[in-house]
Amino acid sequence: MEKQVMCSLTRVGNVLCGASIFIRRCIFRVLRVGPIPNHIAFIMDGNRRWDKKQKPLHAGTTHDAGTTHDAGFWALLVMMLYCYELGVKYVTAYAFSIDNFKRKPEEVQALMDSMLRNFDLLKMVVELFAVRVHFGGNLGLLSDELRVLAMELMKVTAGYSNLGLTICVAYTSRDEIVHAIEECCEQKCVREIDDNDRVIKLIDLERNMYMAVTPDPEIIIQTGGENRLSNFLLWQSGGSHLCTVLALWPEIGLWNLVLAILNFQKHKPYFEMKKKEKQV
Ligand SMILES: CC(C)=CCC/C(C)=C/CC/C(C)=C/COP(=O)(O)OP(=O)(O)O
Repeated sequence: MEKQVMCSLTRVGNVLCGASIFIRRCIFRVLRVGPIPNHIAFIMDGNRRWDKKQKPLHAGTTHDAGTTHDAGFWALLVMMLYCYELGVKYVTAYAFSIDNFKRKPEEVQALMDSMLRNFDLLKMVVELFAVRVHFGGNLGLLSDELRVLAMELMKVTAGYSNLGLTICVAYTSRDEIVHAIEECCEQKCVREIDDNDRVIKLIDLERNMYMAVTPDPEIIIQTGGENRLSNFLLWQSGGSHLCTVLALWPEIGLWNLVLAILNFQKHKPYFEMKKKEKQV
């Protein structure tokens, strides 16, 4: 009897799962009638608030505070796969700001541990979907272990072209700009070039940004109800559509993405006009 109930439940589960995939594909097909953004960036705010919200649910159990960011990591994988399915070519996620190093040491450690713990899963998923991974930021600030893993993953996935995933770690925009200027100065001064070439041009700076591997994002989605760029992609976001989502990052779902894209599609003609004005 128990076996029969289990079998029926599994069948119902499979049907529901199949139905949700079908519905998602239909929604994406409708969305594709309009322009699909080439690059979506996420500011993943609200992980700690989400964890606090879970605490009463876990009262009396052995809920591990070190796992705060695991749910956030899984939400990132789900968003990346939705974007992949939709045909978005680049996804960027703000995983760790240089300012976050000022948090309590145990908090910083918990976040780093979460990244290390989830690295194998990340590697498996990006290899399965042929996703090229780039870590953008001052990687010298990371632990040796995390830096080596990050470099290896970039090397292993360098040839993939289905989607470009940039994970910003030890990143702030100001640091990125300073880094680009320093690199330009070094390249211009060290090399023996004639005086005309010594001038730093826009293209030189952009070539030396951590984000040089991606085009500028068309949409920046920030969760947790925040309305600030948090020192993220300040150079690249001049023409981006900003979208604030009330959901905390681990709660972000399909509808948040769909609404952000619909909003982008509604405003796209205005952005296009502004872009053309700049080019003239
Ligand atoms: C392997 C890999 C790429 C993992 C990524 C893990 C992940 C989701 C990192 C986000 C970290 C972070 C500082 C989020 C901001 O929320 P917050 O902590 O500031 O929370 P709050 O807004 O509630 O204060």
